[in-house]
Amino acid sequence: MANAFVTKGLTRTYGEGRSAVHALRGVDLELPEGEIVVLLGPSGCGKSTLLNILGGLDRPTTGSVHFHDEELTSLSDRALTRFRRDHVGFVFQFYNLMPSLTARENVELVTEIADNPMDPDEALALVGLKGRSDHFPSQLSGGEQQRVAIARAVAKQPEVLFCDEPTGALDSATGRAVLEVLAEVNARLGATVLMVTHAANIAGMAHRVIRMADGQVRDVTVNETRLSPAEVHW
Ligand SMILES: Nc1ncnc2c1ncn2[C@@H]1O[C@H](COP(=O)(O)OP(=O)(O)OP(=O)(O)O)[C@@H](O)[C@H]1O
Repeated sequence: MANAFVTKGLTRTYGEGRSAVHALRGVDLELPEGEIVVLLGPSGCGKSTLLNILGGLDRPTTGSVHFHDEELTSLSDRALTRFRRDHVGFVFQFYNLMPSLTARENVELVTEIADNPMDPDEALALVGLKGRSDHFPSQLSGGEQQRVAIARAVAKQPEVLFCDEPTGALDSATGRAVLEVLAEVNARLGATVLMVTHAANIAGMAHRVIRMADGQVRDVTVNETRLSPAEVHW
């Protein structure tokens, strides 16, 4: 498999001098395309910082990131925005839906500006919300709102889906349903899924597990056999 991302010597420092925080201290990674990758590690070890840099939401202090043949770190702000718009989707812990828009309208926010979008109703059907398109976020459960957020992220058919604690606000049964949707998006659309989580058991469904500590990658393992989301407990 070709690599989706290759990073070399990534560092990210917030602030300066004695109050500087070294969030990443030299991260070298190769992430093959088409995998589910789970990123684990203690609070503050740099997981979200790494995710944000790979997704083009932030830039490293030093080091390089390649997405296929393109060096993200050398792009202008405008080109980086285009990279985000064309290639990546984001799902966060708190769904960030627009409360005044229906589920379909929330998805349309993305499909109206994407190059090769899915039909919004098809995206909502993919996450099991056919028939709920005209409902507002306040009429949906937490798990359903997260599924709308996933539909919104996948409707532009991104090559990479970044998920930061996607099940963090959900009980385990609802969280499992969300993981099933992510596994489905990976299997059916071939999207690389990169997921940050505190729930170590979720690693069982990944192709690859990255463990970070103190701003560095400590360990990368490849699962010989993977659990189905239904088998994941936390
Ligand atoms: N904007 C910022 N300004 C200053 N420090 C920051 C900023 N963002 C993150 N940090 C610091 O960088 C370090 C890494 O943060 P990051 O959010 O990447 O960790 P994390 O592993 O995702 O943590 P958590 O699991 O708690 O979300 C932490 O010490 C954090 O306080």
